[in-house]
Amino acid sequence: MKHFINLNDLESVPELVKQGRALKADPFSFQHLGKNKTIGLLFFNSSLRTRISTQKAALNLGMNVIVMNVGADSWQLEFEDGVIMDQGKAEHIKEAAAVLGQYCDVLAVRAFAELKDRDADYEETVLEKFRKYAGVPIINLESATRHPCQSLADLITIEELKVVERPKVVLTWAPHFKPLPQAVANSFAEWVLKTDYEFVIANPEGYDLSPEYIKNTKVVHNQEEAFAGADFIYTKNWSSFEHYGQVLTQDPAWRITPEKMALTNNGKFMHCLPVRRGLKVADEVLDSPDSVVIQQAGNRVWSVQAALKNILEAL
Ligand SMILES: CCC[C@H](NC(C)=O)C(=O)O
Ligand SMILES: NC(=O)OP(=O)(O)O
Repeated sequence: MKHFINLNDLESVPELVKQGRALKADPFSFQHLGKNKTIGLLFFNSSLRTRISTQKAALNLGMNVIVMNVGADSWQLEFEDGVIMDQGKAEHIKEAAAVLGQYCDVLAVRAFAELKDRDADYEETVLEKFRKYAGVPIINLESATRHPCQSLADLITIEELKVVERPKVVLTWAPHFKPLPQAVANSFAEWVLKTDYEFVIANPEGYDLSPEYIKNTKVVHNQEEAFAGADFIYTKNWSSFEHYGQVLTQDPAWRITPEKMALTNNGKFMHCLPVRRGLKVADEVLDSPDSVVIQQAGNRVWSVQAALKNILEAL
């Protein structure tokens, strides 16, 4: 595997899930692979889980790790070509990516959607320019439209916990007061579609995700209908794709409550975190034995470690 940016970069989702679980069972089994190799972690946005789990995974593989907050620690970067750089951005991505590729054997990049221009976000300008100009493998730590390290961890968690061969998995929207990216939801949907799970998406009118990611997945605008008999409830807020970047509703009726979880088949509550308690989900749900969000977050190490192992093997 050369890069881990999107699903086109890998051959088999089930194989990567299997490798992630094997690394969880034997974390230092490939410690030789990363010896004298350096990974550079570049954050254009905040992070807790991704920042720490990626460092831990790289250390488990014997790598050296460098972390930089782009813009705060470095120069503001210009991504447009052919412009006269006479404003605030002092460095072009062409030079910045190529120079970082001189220092690091692998680069891992977080750059959220700006939620202003749908075409620009969905062209994945930032990650694709790093892929083009860095000259080294790139790992996606959440880009404008995807979060593959999260999605692989999500599938590892479902495989660990499922009690039936083909669980019913629900991706449900929950309210938030500011616009959030579609990336986590897009990514979860496209990874689940690589499994044989029963999959349903529940969101209010106007919040349907891009067909490019959800294909012909059943979308319902009634949360209770979706929850009936579900084995896993994956909760996430996202802003409207159709009315790009807009918050069309903050309806608290979409909050996850014990009464809704009671509609499920002893369903497990999942969320990528961070989650705003009380706003998106009741404390009783998050604090219940059916919440698996901590195990899910723990699996982020094994997720990115599996991706990084495959990248190191291909160097
Ligand atoms: C892992 C989630 C990152 C980000 N969350 C926030 C709060 O910006 C999002 O919604 O994409
Ligand atoms: N789930 C996730 O990616 O968390 P962070 O934004 O804290 O890295």
